[in-house]
Amino acid sequence: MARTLYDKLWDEHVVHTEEDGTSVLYIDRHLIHEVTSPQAFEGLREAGRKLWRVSSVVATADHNTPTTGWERGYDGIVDPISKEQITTLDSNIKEFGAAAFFPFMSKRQGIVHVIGPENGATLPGMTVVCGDSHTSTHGAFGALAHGIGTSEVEHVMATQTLLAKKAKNMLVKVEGKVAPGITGKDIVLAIIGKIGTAGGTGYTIEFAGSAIRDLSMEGRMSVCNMAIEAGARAGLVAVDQKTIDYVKGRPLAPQGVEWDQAVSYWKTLHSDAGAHFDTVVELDAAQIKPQVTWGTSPEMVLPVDARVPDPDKEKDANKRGAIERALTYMGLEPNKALGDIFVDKVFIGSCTNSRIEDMREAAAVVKKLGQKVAKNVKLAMVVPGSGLVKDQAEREGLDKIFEAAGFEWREPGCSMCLAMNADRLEPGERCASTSNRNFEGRQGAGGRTHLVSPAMAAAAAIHGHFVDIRQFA
Ligand SMILES: CC(C)[C@H](C(=O)O)[C@@H](O)C(=O)O
Ligand code: SF4
Repeated sequence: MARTLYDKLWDEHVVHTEEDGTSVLYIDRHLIHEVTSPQAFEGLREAGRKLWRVSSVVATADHNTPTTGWERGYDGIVDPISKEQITTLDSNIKEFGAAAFFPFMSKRQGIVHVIGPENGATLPGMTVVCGDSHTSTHGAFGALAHGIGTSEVEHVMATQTLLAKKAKNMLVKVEGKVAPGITGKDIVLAIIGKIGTAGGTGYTIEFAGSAIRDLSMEGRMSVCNMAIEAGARAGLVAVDQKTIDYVKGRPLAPQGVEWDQAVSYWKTLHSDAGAHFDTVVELDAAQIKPQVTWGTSPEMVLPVDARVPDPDKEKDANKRGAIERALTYMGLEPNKALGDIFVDKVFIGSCTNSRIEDMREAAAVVKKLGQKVAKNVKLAMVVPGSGLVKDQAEREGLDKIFEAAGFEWREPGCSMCLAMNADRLEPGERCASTSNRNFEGRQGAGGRTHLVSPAMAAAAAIHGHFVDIRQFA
């Protein structure tokens, strides 16, 4: 029978299924960061257990790590809770072991969803879990990857398995060519704008169509990263030559005969012709414009040439209320042109958009515009997703382009994506951000977040307000 990519990955990893559909799924890769692992390690310790398979674990510190002050080492971590989480991860890995550990300040440290693929820890066909909702990112490699909670983290540590129920299959097909300047971020925001943040609930979404195939691996990661914002725990893209080329030669990727065997298996990781999807959604790539969120949920998104919605024009009382609340929080008047929204800060980073291609796209805009960061922008910061991305960007001179224009070039980590470290918005501040969540207070209490692509964020930094990137692309 014709199977979807998700069906194949599921079948390959299911160990046992109960009558009610509850299944035991074998887990190949367990990514670990400092926020959701301490209690899980504690649980293991209390029960006198070890990691079931040490070689499945890859760990790094990312959420709490500072993006400045590295010359002071661990003393540069000002917040005591942040420091404790980071040092606790260090001692837990020392005690329990890992296939690879990239601690604070090491060259390969970075956001867990950047370093996984970068080191070949994420491979096609794997089941990948992490105590982090944006684990969906790794689905870009044709891996079944999703976030889990802390108690599940402990379960995977102890048993190498996860209890799960199979989700339904959704196909999101984006056909055609996008306009110059339109990125994976715009595609996924347009998808979420169309299906809503609950649209994918209960599904695994496979992203397909020529516009997805045309994306680089970085672009596909940005799309799968936000599958969770569309309500789906996992997003997928079929394996193709780009996937294989990206993985080749990475430290944890197979080599020699094993590589050849792996590649021939990986080439089967696509949905069969005629496979059944429970839901199919189609988008025309050519219609996708640069996207800007105006509200407090990723589905509150519009093309940059649109206006902020007017609640009075909304007939549904619930939706009207939601628009009114969002506009109040965001400090926006109905019908305001998105291009007239001025920002106080700009954040280029996060597991959605901190890879080398994102750095290049943002720097290209800054270079093209040839001007400095606008006066009304108090802080424009670029936070590479990992030490390796930072190095690569510096080799290409991207840091110099940013710094010459007045951007700050920081050390890697999650940073102002969720403000667990010192990087945050002050109450009322407005930010153009390349991250994935614009919830109330996400980037600091009272902070106002507009989600955009790296190119759009860079252009907003220079102009001081949102502009249509297509005019510079
Ligand atoms: C801290 C972590 C549990 C959280 C997540 O699961 O996503 C964070 O990464 C986020 O983006 O909100
Ligand atoms: S960059 Fe943001 S979304 Fe990604 S893992 Fe870190 S906090 Fe979560």
